[in-house]
Amino acid sequence: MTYTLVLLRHGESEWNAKNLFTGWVDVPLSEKGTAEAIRGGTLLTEAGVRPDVVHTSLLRRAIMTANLALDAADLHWIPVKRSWRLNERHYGALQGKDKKQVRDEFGNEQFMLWRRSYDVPPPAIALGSEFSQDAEARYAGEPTPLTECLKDVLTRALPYWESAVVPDLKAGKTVLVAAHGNSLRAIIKHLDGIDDDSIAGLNVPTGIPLVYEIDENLKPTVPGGRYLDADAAAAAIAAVANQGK
Ligand SMILES: O=C(O)[C@@H](CO)OP(=O)(O)O
Repeated sequence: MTYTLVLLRHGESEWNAKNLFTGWVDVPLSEKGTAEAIRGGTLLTEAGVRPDVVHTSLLRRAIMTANLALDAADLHWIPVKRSWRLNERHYGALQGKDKKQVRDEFGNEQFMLWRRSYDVPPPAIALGSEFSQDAEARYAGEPTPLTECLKDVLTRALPYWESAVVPDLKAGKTVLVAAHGNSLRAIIKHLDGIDDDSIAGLNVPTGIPLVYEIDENLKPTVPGGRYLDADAAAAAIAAVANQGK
């Protein structure tokens, strides 16, 4: 018995296109990102992968990607569950800043520590500042972070994984998780048992479904899963890794 899990990073956002740190800022998909999301749905259909349920973050780039992909797959009607726990990593005071400028100002080592280290968060964002989410209604009653490292993301994503995603998998459902580069990196780290140092080298491309077959012990039968368009994924992964250069 295996379970099927599909991880889908949102299509390119307007801020991805401008090379800005985004985090919890709720930016829309770019035109290219919209096309990527639709193609993601077509790839699912072509591969015969039919999600029964979708989980998304509370950010429109993931929500719209799920809607567009599922519509393209004629599965726009499946149940949806949403949680802030699937949100992108909160990028703290870097939210809204140009990646290249940050790299030039602080140097590549500090830039990469903030961007890809497991446990070094960027400086906290100021409460009430332009790109802070501390006053947003959608997070009322939740502990809104002021910055996060990947470890923090894993700590807040895991309870949702265990309480919402795993029960759907164990019920035999094909589960689609439409989320973000870093919330998906956290889930992949957990699933594939990637160590704290090696996770720095893992990047997730926009809009290309990553399919995992998972055994009863929730271990992937093929480590790393398989991208439905492996060639496009390889090129897009390199582009994400090189952002800021
Ligand atoms: O800005 C962000 O929120 C993320 C994802 O786009 O960027 P990075 O890949 O640099 O972690």
